[in-house]
Amino acid sequence: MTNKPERVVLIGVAGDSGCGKSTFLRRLIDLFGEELMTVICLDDYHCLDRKQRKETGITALDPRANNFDLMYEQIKALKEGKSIDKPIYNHETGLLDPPERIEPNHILVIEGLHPLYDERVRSLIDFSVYFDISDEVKIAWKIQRDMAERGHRYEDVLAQINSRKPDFEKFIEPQREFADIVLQVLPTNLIKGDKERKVLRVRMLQREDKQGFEPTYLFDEGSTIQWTPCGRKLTCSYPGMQLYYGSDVYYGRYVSVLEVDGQFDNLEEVIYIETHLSKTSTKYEGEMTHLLLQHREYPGSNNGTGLFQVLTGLKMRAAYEQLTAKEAKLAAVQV
Ligand SMILES: Nc1ncnc2c1ncn2[C@@H]1O[C@H](COP(=O)(O)OP(=O)(O)OP(=O)(O)O)[C@@H](O)[C@H]1O
Ligand SMILES: O=C(CO)[C@H](O)[C@H](O)COP(=O)(O)O
Repeated sequence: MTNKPERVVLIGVAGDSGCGKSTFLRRLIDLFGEELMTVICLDDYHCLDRKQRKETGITALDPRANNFDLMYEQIKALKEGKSIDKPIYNHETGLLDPPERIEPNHILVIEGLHPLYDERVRSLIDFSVYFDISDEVKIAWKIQRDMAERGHRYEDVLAQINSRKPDFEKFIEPQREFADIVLQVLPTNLIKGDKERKVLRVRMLQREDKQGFEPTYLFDEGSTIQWTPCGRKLTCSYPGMQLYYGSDVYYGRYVSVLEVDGQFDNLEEVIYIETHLSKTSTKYEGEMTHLLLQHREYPGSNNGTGLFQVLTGLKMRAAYEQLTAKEAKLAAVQV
């Protein structure tokens, strides 16, 4: 850590395993830099180790396998600028390792299965995102990764996803209600009966009632817009690309919805989309495109997942700058 933060800004990144959280965190590091940001994986608060979970039949998704009292106390302490001794859950052994010292930092990110589950922890969070990946896409991503990189069999990956499903629906998915941004990843509407899951329909739901948060819009704020971009300005091979912008009600609250269905052939041309978006929280025209281009190798960079991850990162940067500026103003008044 560089210097002691006046105001620790707490970011929550929620979602199931294999939903793109690590990819998003890499994008956040691009924006904030490693020095200013500390990431805590909430798996470290598992209070039942792998053997105990197996014996009791309690999954890691179940709150009973996690120590929320300790999570709250430690996150609160970090937010107050105090250091903590955080437990470590070791994914290789399935056991808890000796704790490690964590110092407060300017930006603290808590990521994992339950950042928005416990009301006390939730109340500390300044900005949050939930990764809502539809079953069809989740299966395709997990099968691709676990078969290619981890040598698992198709049937085993499927069985693992299905065995987690009841607890996922009970304990993880309901957290969507509390997120400031929800990123939904769905099968495309552009190819009938698509089973490949390469072309995706991605929706970014942005809360309209959060103080200081200005949702990004397309063309005209408050309107409902279907946009098929010009094929000469944005090269998209079959099945093309469709954008949508509109308002919706989500868990009883108004949200602004942005949607991209399809994929980009040429990332440089994303600037064409960017110039039609407003309130992106960029610092210069083209910053979104630039950020995407910087890491075109990240999964999803050529579709709405990458685009909206970048946009979510920009919204988090704006929240950080707003909150720290407010703090600095308060400190100046008190002097
Ligand atoms: N936008 C995307 N497009 C295509 N595939 C993706 C995308 N995001 C993630 N994936 C696939 O899912 C895998 C998991 O992604 P990532 O490691 O970012 O998720 P995670 O939520 O951090 O997972 P875990 O908690 O298991 O580490 C990637 O290796 C990749 O195969
Ligand atoms: O959902 C998960 C979050 O990463 C893991 O399955 C959970 O943390 C348990 O880990 P492991 O399977 O390594 O014991």
